[in-house]
Amino acid sequence: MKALYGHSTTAIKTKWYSAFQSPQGAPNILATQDPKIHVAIRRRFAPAFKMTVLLRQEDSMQTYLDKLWKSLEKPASDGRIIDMCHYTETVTWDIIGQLSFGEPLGEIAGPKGLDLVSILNKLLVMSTILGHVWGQIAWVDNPVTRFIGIKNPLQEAFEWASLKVRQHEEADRSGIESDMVDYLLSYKDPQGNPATHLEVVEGAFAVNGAGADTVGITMRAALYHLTSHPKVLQKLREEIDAVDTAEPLSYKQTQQLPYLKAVVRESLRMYPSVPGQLYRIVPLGGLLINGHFIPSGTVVGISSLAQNRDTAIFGQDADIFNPDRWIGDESKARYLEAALFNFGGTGPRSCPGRDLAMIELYKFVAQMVQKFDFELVDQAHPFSVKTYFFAIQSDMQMRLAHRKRSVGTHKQSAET
Ligand code: HEM
Repeated sequence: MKALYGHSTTAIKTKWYSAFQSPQGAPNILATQDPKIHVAIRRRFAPAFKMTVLLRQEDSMQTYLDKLWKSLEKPASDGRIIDMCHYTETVTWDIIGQLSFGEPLGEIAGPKGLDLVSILNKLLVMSTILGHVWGQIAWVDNPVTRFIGIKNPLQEAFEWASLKVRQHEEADRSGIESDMVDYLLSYKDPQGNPATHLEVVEGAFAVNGAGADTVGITMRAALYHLTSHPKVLQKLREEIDAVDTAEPLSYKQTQQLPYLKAVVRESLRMYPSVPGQLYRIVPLGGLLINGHFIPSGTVVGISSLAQNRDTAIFGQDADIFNPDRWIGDESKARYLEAALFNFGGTGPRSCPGRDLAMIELYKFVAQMVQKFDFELVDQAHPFSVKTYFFAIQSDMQMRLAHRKRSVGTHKQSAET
């Protein structure tokens, strides 16, 4: 992991990733191979991903979580079976839309009839497959396809994103909480040059592609593991109920709850959103890994599905959901955390959205447990999964009920 995905790695991505590059755009953060171009893009992103900036957006995040809880109230009252995929998708797209473009994107039909979510899902399928094919996106987006009217599914979404950036450029945004487009627009490189329009569009767009489904997948993974481990769910409820508040738990409050943190980490470990190998090219001089020499130029990669279940790291019970492995020994927990591969390591190409994802995940799991009892309709078939870069679940049938002991009554009942 350190050699390929650590701080000082010189291993670059393979051309497979170029399939994620939109033909009409500026270099894309996920796709670009060139380390110099990539460093410049990451610098542009950095201000928007600072923890202090993300925490300023917590209220906005909470607005969409509240909207989610509200929409779950009726199904929880009448016991109707619901598809949790729909609800978790909606909230994560709302949050990322708000944080990036300043408007929620969760209402699946998307902004003004543009079905951004399904466009991005199409892109994911297309790019994952075309990544392996010579010529890649050129097969579906070239002068001939354009002449006969076949549109690259990305184009429509790209035009929408461009319009949104234009609106930001032209509007008086004083007094409005900055979103990622604002941060990207106000950035100046070390020579004092601002980003171009296309660079801002590509940046805000990439964040949407990478920052919604990945989080939703982990939310569903946590719900699945909690429903299949009633003792874990009970222990988590007790920890959460002991916080004396009627309000939805804040991020700060969740950080005082070791068992919640263990449940979220263990859910990530068991069900990585990006389970495939992250392809890299072995740099000049080759690599000596565990006594094996790998020549320069070889394409290699680690899969988080394999790494996160390595018994040499996580122990003989690595295939089992066991949050207790994270509890009691801080140095062991730190070691395990450093070995988790969900976010692509710690190096230059690791996930810049990790902190944002963790804020969303801690708040979602804590508040869901605060508010509802929940069960899967069929524990043996929790959902279907299709993996195209992301392992996206569908059809997660669940039944909810309002918690009998409502939040904040803990202290009251003790006093009475
Ligand atoms: C549980 C949630 C998430 C997981 C598991 C995850 C996972 C990953 C992984 C594995 C990579 C490396 C991909 C590769 O090397 O092929 C990555 C990169 C990236 N992620 Fe995330 N991610 C998550 C959430 C987010 C969020 C919330 C955002 C944005 C708000 C985001 C933005 C990005 C971007 C822009 C990259 C490309 C980084 C680069 O190449 O420099 N991710 N993510």
